Amino acid sequence: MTLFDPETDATAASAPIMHRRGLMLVISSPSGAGKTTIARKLLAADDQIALSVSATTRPRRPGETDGRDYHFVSQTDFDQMVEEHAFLEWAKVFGHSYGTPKAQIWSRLKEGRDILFDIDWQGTQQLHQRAEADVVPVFILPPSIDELRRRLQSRATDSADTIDARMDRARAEISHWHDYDYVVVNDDVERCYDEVRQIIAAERLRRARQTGLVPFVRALVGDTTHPRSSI
Ligand SMILES: Nc1ncnc2c1ncn2[C@@H]1O[C@H](COP(=O)(O)OP(=O)(O)OP(=O)(O)O)[C@@H](O)[C@H]1O
Ligand SMILES: Nc1nc2c(ncn2[C@@H]2O[C@H](COP(=O)(O)O)[C@@H](O)[C@H]2O)c(=O)[nH]1
Repeated sequence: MTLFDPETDATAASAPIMHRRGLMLVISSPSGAGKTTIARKLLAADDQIALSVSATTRPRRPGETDGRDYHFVSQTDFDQMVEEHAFLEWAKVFGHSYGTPKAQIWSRLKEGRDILFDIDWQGTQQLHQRAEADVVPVFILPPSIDELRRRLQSRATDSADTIDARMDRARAEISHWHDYDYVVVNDDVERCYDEVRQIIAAERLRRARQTGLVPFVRALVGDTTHPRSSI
C-alpha cells in the first residue's frame, strides 16, 4: 500500500491509494456462540487482519497450539506480566486469567493492519477506555440458549461441569450486549461471517481512519478547511 504524496505525484488525485490506520476488531460472545469459528474464517480470508494472541493460564485444549491459539503460561508468569504492565487489558474468566499482550499492537495499527481480539466484555471495556477511536466492538449472540448448550456439548472440549459453568455465566455475558456497537446473531455461520465482513468493510472506510484523505482532498479542490462547503 503506498501513501499518496501530493508533492511528488501530480496524477494521484485521480487514482489515490489511501493509507489508513488499522482497526481493533473486538469479537465477544457467551462461550460457545461461535466467535472463534467466525474469527478463524476472517483470518483465513483476509491477510490485512492479524489475531491478537492472548496469554492464558487455562489448560490447553486438544487441537490448540501454543503461540497460535493462546500463549499458555503459568499463573506465576501471568502475574509477572501484570506487574510489568505487559498487558493492554486482562481479566479473570471462568477461574482462569486471560490477557492481551501489548507487544506490536500500536505499530501494527499504524501500518494499517487490523487486529482481531477474541476477548470478553471486561477486556472490551478496558480496550475502549484505552483506545476508543480504534475499537470496533462486535457482540455475537446465539440463536437460543438451548442451541448454545448444544454447541458447547458438540465441541466436546469441556467437561460436563465446565459446560454447566459456562452456561451459568452465559446470561451474565449476554447482559453486556448493549456495550457493543454491533450485534450479530450466529444462526448460520456463513451469514454471520458475511455480516461481520460488512461491518469491517464499512469501518475501514471511516473518514477518521483514512489518513491519506486530507492531502487527497487538497489536491482535488485545493482546500480542506471547510469540508462541507468545499467538497
Ligand atoms: N452457526 C453455527 N451453527 C452450528 N454450530 C456452530 C455455529 N457456529 C459455531 N458452531 C459450533 O459451535 C461450537 C462453539 O463454537 P466456538 O468454539 O467458535 O465458540 P466460542 O464462542 O469461540 O466459544 P469460547 O468462548 O468457549 O471459546 C463449535 O463446535 C462450532 O463448530
Ligand atoms: N478479557 C479477556 N478475555 C479473553 C482473552 N482471551 C480470551 N478471552 C475470553 O475468555 C473466554 C473463554 O475463552 P476460552 O478460549 O477459554 O473458551 C472467552 O469469552 C474469550 O473471549 C483476553 O486476552 N482477555
